Amino acid sequence: MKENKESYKNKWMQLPRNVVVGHDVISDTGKVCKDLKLNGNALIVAGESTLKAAGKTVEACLEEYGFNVDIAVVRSPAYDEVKRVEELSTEIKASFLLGVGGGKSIDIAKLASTYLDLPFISIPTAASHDGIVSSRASILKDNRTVSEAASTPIAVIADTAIIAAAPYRLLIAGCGDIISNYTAVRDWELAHRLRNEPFSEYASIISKMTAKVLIESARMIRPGIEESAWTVIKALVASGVAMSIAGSSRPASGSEHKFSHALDEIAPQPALHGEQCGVGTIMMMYLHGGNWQEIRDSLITIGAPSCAVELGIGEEYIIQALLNAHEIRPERYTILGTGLTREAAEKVARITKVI
Ligand SMILES: NC(=O)C1=CN([C@@H]2O[C@H](COP(=O)(O)OP(=O)(O)OC[C@H]3O[C@@H](n4cnc5c(N)ncnc54)[C@H](O)[C@@H]3O)[C@@H](O)[C@H]2O)C=CC1
Ligand SMILES: O=C(CO)COP(=O)(O)O
Ligand SMILES: [Zn+2]
Repeated sequence: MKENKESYKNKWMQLPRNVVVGHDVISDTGKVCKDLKLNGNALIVAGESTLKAAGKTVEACLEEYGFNVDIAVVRSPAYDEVKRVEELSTEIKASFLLGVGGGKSIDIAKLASTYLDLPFISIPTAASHDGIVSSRASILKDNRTVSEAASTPIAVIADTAIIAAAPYRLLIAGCGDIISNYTAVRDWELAHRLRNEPFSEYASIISKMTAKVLIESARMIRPGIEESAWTVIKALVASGVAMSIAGSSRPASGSEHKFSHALDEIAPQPALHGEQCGVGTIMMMYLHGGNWQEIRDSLITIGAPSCAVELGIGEEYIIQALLNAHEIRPERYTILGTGLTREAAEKVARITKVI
C-alpha cells in the first residue's frame, strides 16, 4: 500500500542545510540564496527595529543578486500576523521567506512559510532564544502561547557583528533560554518515567550539553564581544537541533517555560522570554531537588535576572504564574504535576530568593 506522502513528515528530523555564522556574513545573503538554488521573489519578515538593524542590508544583498524583494513589518507573534504574511506572500508570489530579527519575527516567518510550503531562511539579529534553527514556532492563540510544528529553516545566517551590537540584554536572555534546558530535560525524563512519554537520549544529551558548556563559559560572556555572540549562537543552534531531533520543544521547554508563558499572560510588562525562563529554571530546579544555587549563581555571573525585582515583575505575578503554570500545555507533564498550592509557590519563590 502506497504510504500517505504526508505521514513521513511526522517522523523526519528536519535540519537546516546551511548554518552560516561569523562577522559580516549578512552580506553573503544573496549568495547563500543563489547557492540554495532559490530564485524569484523574496519576502523579508522583520520588526521595526530589526528592519533597521539588518532587514535593509538583507534587502540590498538580495537585490544585488537579482531577487525582487518585499518587506513585511510584524509586531506580535499572533496568528493574524502569520495570516497577514501568508496573504502578502501569495500576493507577491514569493518563492521564499526570510525571518530577520528576534524570536517573534523568525517564528512568524517560520510558520507562514510552513503553511505556504515555501523555503524559509532564519536571520537572527540577536542571540536571544533558541528558535533560530528549531522546527517549532511559538505563536499566541487567545493570549496563550502554543508551540506548533513548523519547517526548519533551509539556512541560518547569523552575523556575529550584528548580534554582538544588539542590546546586551538580548544575549543574556539567550543564555537564560539555554540554561533552562537543564530543567526542561529533567521534566522530560520525569514524564518518560511516569508516563512512558517518548524520549530521545540524543536530543536530551545535546540539550543538556548546551546548558553545561554555557554555564562553564559564563565568565567569558561579555557585552559587545563577537566571541561571546559566537558562543551563545552555537549553543542556541545546538539547542534548536535538539528540538528538531526530538520533533518537539521538549528538550528545551519544560516547567520553567510554562512559568514564563504564564507570566506572559498576566504580567503588565513581561520581561524577555529567556530572562523569565532563567528565573523559572532556578525555582523548577529547586522543585526537582537539584542544584538551584548553581543555576542562580550562573545567571548572576552572566548578568541575567535572578529574581522578580530584576525581571521588573511584581511578586504577586510570580506567585500567580507559578499557580497557573501547570495549566499551560497540560498534556506536557512536568515537576509541576497538577499544580502547586499557594503555600508551596510562596515557599519555592522565597527559598530561591526570587521574591
Ligand atoms: N520557535 C522556537 O523554537 C522558539 C521560540 N521562541 C519565541 O521567541 C520569542 C522570544 O524571542 P525574543 O528575541 O526574546 O523576542 P523578540 O522577538 O520580541 O525580540 C526582543 C526585542 O529585541 C529587539 N531586537 C532584536 N534584534 C535586535 C537588534 N539587533 N538590535 C536592536 N533590537 C533588536 C526586537 O526588535 C524586540 O524588540 C518568544 O515569542 C518565544 O516564544 C523562543 C524560543 C524558541
Ligand atoms: O521557547 C522554546 C524553547 O526554548 C519553545 O518552547 P515552547 O514550545 O514552550 O514555546
Ligand atoms: Zn525558550
